Amino acid sequence: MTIQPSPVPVAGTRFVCGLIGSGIGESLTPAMHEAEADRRGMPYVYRRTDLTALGLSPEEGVGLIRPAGLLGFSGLNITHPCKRLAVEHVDELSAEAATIGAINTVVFDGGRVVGHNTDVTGFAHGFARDMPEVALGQVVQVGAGGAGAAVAHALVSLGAGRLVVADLDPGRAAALATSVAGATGAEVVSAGLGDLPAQLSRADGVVNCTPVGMAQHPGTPFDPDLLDPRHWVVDVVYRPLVTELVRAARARGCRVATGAGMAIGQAVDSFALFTGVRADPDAVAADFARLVDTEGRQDAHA
Ligand SMILES: NC(=O)C1=CN([C@@H]2O[C@H](COP(=O)(O)OP(=O)(O)OC[C@H]3O[C@@H](n4cnc5c(N)ncnc54)[C@H](O)[C@@H]3O)[C@@H](O)[C@H]2O)C=CC1
Ligand SMILES: O=C1C[C@@](O)(C(=O)O)C[C@@H](O)[C@@H]1O
Repeated sequence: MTIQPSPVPVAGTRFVCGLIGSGIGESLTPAMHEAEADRRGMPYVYRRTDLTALGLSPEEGVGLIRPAGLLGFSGLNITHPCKRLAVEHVDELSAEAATIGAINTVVFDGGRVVGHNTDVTGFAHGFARDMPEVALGQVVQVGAGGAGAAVAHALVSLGAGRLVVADLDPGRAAALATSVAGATGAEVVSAGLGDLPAQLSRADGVVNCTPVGMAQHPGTPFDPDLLDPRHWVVDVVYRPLVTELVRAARARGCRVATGAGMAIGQAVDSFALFTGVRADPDAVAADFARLVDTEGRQDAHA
């Protein structure tokens, strides 16, 4: 699961990139890309196309992908609710994107439109940085939506021995478990939310891939009293960075990582695909922390 950057850009190349999705007004991804480019003296603009603000449907959003290539864009990020629909608007898919059936990154490579999924690689890189050498015998993942699909593939690629997926919607959890197991040969099973106490008692770690913990979805996705200090906990929610689950897991002595790892990882990997230049993840992480601080929207003490 290594991102293969496109060729190193010709000196003087100017990059025009963007993000298409709904409700992306507060996204930190544009600022992360532009800060990395500024550090390297690369002329780079990264624009948001917020479908909600423009009154456009998801279908109209993905309809902008090919025209963006014709208009000279270097690449695009694609987000909720367009990641699956966008697959129909590219000529070619990377291996991860083909397996998962969703893309968050498009590169215009000559005349070809190529789709990638840096949520998968970004989560994997973030996890490797934030949780080195943790046990992966059994991992529980709560949430089987867009982020959950990427995280499940990433956890398998990281070596999860047995992955248990649970969701409010049992059909969604079962479909994701079947599709990841089928694509990878790994042991991936679904469980009901009522089985979480038993599954967590046998687990090394747990990942929250539900929106629970965001301001609009307060609370925790499961009872934090199910956590022991031996569990590691990752929350992919990053608005706010310090969710109720993160706080509760820390209070119980668990090793904890926030959604920053995935947010930084996907930006680093997409930047490499757009430009051929590998960003320094530590520098991007510092930018992310500064942006969170500066914009005062989130708890920066992650
Ligand atoms: N850190 C990062 O880079 C990224 C973070 N995210 C975050 O991940 C979260 C999830 O996003 P998506 O997967 O796109 O949403 P989604 O709506 O596609 O999926 C959410 C899933 O969680 C399930 N769910 C909701 N409440 C639940 C509960 N109490 N217990 C069990 N399952 C529950 C839903 O049934 C649904 O299947 C959001 O907060 C989003 O901001 C998403 C992408 C990247
Ligand atoms: O889903 C996400 C989050 C994101 O949309 C953001 O706003 O940071 C950027 C996307 O590349 C990523 O896939």
